[in-house]
Amino acid sequence: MRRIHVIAAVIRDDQNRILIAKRPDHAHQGGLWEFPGGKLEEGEQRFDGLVRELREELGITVTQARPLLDIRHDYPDKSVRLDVWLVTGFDGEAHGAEGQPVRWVTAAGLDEYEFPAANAPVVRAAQLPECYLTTPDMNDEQALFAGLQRAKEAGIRLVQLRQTQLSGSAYRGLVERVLERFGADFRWMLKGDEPPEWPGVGWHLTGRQLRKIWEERCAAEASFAAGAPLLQGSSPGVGAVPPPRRAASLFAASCHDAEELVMAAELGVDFVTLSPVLPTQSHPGATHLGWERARELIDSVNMPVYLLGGLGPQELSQAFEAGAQGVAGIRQLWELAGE
Ligand SMILES: Nc1nc2c([nH]c(=O)n2[C@H]2C[C@H](O)[C@@H](COP(=O)(O)OP(=O)(O)OP(=O)(O)O)O2)c(=O)[nH]1
Ligand SMILES: [Mg+2]
Repeated sequence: MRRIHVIAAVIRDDQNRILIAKRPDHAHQGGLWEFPGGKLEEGEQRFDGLVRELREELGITVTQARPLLDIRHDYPDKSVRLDVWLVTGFDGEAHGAEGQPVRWVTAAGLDEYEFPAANAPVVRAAQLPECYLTTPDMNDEQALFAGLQRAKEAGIRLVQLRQTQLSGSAYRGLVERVLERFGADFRWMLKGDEPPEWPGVGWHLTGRQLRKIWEERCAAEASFAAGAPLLQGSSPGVGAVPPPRRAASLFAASCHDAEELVMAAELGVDFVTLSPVLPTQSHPGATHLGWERARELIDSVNMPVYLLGGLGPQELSQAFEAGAQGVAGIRQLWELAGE
């Protein structure tokens, strides 16, 4: 089946609301909500297609946009490439120029609407920020709190609480105190062998955990196929994957190669980090992916990818060009918040 190249737009206004439109009942995936856009024409440049579609469908003129997510999806009757752009500047008043209902909704509000199946990662990408901070190990809790306060003021919105020097119970105690103070300021991602029990708090797997859970799941499926009774929760592997999904809690994994990206995608993560893109201070001699390989790997998956390893906010536009959601980091993002 020939793949249809579709340009779609996550359009954000100055109140951070996102525009969605309802597809006509008779259309492919009709009656569902969508991000406005349509088919790229023969020989047309991607940006030109974006401008044309939004003029036709919404009566607006795009003035500022960048690629957000590029994915491939096969419906039973149609294969599409959804080439999604983030539009942050436009002239005119957006309206349903083809008679379609349109609505401005908050990023979290997108969860309340029904989209075509291909859109799940697009909704995630629309909800996730450009930068993903991982906390550096810090023995001084007051300094950690002061750093988080600065990160908040610097506009960081997604944070992984990582403190490798702490034991399980000390880490849990810290989580309680951090959530009490900063629970509403960031979307939190936690480490651990189990999904976090705090509502709305996400789970970030290490590459090693990802492989282990993956292997357990394959083993469980193999014994199921061989006719072994599979009671729910009877296998630790099955019990651990996937985590009970609350609408607001994210599931993510650290990936380092094509194999781990496939595992993460199959386990249904919301996003991944991919590393190391560049040599890092902590592992200066280690092999790194480089920009070209990072771009190839991002292109091979249908989910938001944060690039990690020697990167900071100054590499954001390069990361977007490579197709990434943005950059993840410890040092560069923590230092962005100032010491
Ligand atoms: N615009 C858009 N299309 C989507 C989304 N999700 C998704 O699966 N699609 C699919 C549905 C369609 O098969 C295809 C988009 O085609 P379209 O019907 O919008 O194309 P178009 O605007 O050029 O319309 P037309 O001239 O063919 O009527 O992509 C989405 O969020 N936005
Ligand atoms: Mg359309």
